[in-house]
Amino acid sequence: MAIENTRLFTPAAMGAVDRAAIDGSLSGPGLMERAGAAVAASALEHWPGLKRAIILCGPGNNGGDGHVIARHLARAGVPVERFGMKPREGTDAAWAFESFPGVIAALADYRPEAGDLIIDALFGAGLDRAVPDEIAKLIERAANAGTPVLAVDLPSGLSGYSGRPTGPCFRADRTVTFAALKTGHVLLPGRDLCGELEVVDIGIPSRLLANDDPVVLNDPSVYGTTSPAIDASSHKYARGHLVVFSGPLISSGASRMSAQAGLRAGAGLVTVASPPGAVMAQSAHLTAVMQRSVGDADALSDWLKDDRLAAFVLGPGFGHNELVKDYARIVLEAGRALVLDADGLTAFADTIADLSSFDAPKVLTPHEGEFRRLFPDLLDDDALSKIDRARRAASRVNAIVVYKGADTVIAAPDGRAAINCDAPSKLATAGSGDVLAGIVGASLANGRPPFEAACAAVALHAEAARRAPDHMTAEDLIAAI
Ligand SMILES: NC(=O)C1=CN([C@@H]2O[C@H](COP(=O)(O)OP(=O)(O)OC[C@H]3O[C@@H](n4cnc5c(N)ncnc54)[C@H](OP(=O)(O)O)[C@@H]3O)[C@@H](O)[C@H]2O)[C@H](O)CC1
Ligand SMILES: [K+]
Repeated sequence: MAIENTRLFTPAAMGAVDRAAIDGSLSGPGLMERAGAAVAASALEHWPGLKRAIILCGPGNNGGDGHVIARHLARAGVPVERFGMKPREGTDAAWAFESFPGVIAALADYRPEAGDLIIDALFGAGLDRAVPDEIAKLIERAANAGTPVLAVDLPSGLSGYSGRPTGPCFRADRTVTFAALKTGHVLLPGRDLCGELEVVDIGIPSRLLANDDPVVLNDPSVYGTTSPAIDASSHKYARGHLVVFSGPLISSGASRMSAQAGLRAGAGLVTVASPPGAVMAQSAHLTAVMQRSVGDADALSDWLKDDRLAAFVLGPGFGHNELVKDYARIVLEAGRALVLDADGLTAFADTIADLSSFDAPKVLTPHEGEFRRLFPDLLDDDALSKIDRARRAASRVNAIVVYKGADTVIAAPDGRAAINCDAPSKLATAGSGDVLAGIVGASLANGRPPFEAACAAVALHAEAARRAPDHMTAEDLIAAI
């Protein structure tokens, strides 16, 4: 997916852009004409052997695009049949239909045949509920027949806002959308339901393609580079000292993975802070990573007098330990950056908002289950997208929230959000989260601002996974950083 504009729009924000373009010099039919022509060109390019174009037309402007597509394909010599409904009078879609009048058959009459391509122009940005029964049945018939689907703007049935289906939904082979990506194209399962994504320029001036909602794809325009800046004058303390808290002997491996990942990701020094009972086990494993015995809150407070300790990772393998809350508070009171992950998050299940009073940089890295434990009300609110859930969580805790998954969302309390879309599925492996926590810690130790640090870390984690072998373990992932 090669996209120049990395800004993401909700369908409502895109509608406002369309209206601004139309209030300016562009006409609605003009936009629709370019949209339809682009989809027809995509159909011809990607399905050169198509025998029949089945154009499913809805009542609104998505259907209007469908009538333009029908005209272009018919002119190119492709047999075209339209199913669906006529547009409402006096709309741009009615103009599109008038420009190529003809028969529109009932949706129930469509029977898939070999060589068909379904062009789905039923609903796009205006979808606001489950599709009616006759469309659900058609979706099922097409899926059973294996008929390929080219979706106009969005597969019908998919919310362009949340990326979640409102009910039955087309699974498209390809989706052609206009001017910019919508959030529903990149959030799961939307990203899978769209198939290949194509964003086409329909002439909306780029100065209008701005909005007040700072949601973007996670790419270098957000974080610069994924590697720390190392020049001839940089020494290890300049790149920051990262500390990873170890749990008890039995679960000490997780902290080692965070620590080794942090060292590889560019922290100048990394120390594992171990409870006395785990020191021997850690010593047997650690080489470049250093170790210190830290058994209680007093020992930590004392160590923090060393102001070179820049960032701390608390949680991986830490266990259900009452020390979590004390350690988090002591680190934050000392003004040091803190990454809370795994058991570090679970310990705060009912009290996470208490952390909001600390100004020191904080990054929380919950996966779906941890997010549910911390923010059950946000997960239960079906009206919210994953982006808005992450943003509300970030503002509640006054922290950066890295809401993990194959569509990781990084959100800041000020409303900035980035979605990472290029993580390979092999990242779903044991220890992968510990590795990410360590990379975030390194990125903070380097002195980056916390939102940029988290975005860079998520990108580097995905980049390392792409380089790692197919059946990688977390150790392979660390080696690939
Ligand atoms: N720059 C651009 O992005 C352009 C986009 N274009 C295309 O326009 C559509 C959006 O068009 P719009 O008319 O706003 O919306 P839809 O066509 O998606 O939906 C139309 C109406 O359908 C009804 N509706 C919604 N959901 C359902 C449902 N589940 N079942 C039945 N009916 C439904 C609803 O009307 P109601 O009054 O019945 O509620 C919708 O309003 C965009 O996607 C692009 O394809 C333009 O071509 C130009 C530029
Ligand atoms: K559609």
